[in-house]
Amino acid sequence: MPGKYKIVMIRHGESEWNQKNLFCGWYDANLSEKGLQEAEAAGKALKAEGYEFDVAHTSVLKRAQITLNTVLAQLGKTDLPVEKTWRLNERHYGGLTGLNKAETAAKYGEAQVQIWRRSFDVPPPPMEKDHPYYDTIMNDPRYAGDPKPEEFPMFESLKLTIERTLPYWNNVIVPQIKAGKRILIAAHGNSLRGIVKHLDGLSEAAIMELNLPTGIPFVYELDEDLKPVDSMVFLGDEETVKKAMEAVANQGKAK
Ligand SMILES: O=C(O)[C@@H](COP(=O)(O)O)OP(=O)(O)O
Repeated sequence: MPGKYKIVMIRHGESEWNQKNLFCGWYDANLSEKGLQEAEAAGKALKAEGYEFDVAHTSVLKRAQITLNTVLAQLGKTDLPVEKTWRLNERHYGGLTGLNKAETAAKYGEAQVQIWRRSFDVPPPPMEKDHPYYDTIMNDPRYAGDPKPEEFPMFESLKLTIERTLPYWNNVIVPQIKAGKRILIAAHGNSLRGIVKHLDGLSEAAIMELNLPTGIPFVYELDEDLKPVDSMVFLGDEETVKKAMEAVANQGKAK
């Protein structure tokens, strides 16, 4: 039975830091050439399936915004209202920001990196004041006043990420869904994993297994109580999606 509402989400296309296999978090990495192509392909796939949107939501990071703009260009909808919020940002990877994932696995063990990347509530180590990206992130004018100083993270587990993403989902996105708006969200691996966990009611163990691929849109159909009648239907062939998910999972393996 088709749901009453449909919502489309997409993790940004591959970033330059995904390509180099670096923990990125709140660092504002660019899309790679491949990431741009993924975003274009995503826009074409949405267009081919006849998707139309009334409003889009994205983070304040350019890898998500450029992905969104590229998708909207393919849809011929560059004038779509776009709402940007730090609450959809990637999780803050704390002291791991800028480290290579495979090298970190070689140094601390794959099991530790798996805990840092995928455990529900074990956060990465904090970003200290002498961290190479501390000033770049802390003094970025886009964060002036929002988040408030006491909300500004120095690290985030998935649990903490969900705690700042869900208020935006509940207070901004849900009322728009209920008002019949057709919504597209372009965000990040972990902010979207948080939304998926919430929508599907996944356990802490189940969400650990989910690795979202870059640049492939996925669709939820929701009933009138916003319970999924269809979950995470990717606009891409099954084998490609499976391989892309495995590739993300493998980023934490020591080489
Ligand atoms: O911050 C990062 O390194 C990645 C996710 O990393 P993992 O949790 O998959 O290691 O975020 P994104 O590319 O979606 O913005």
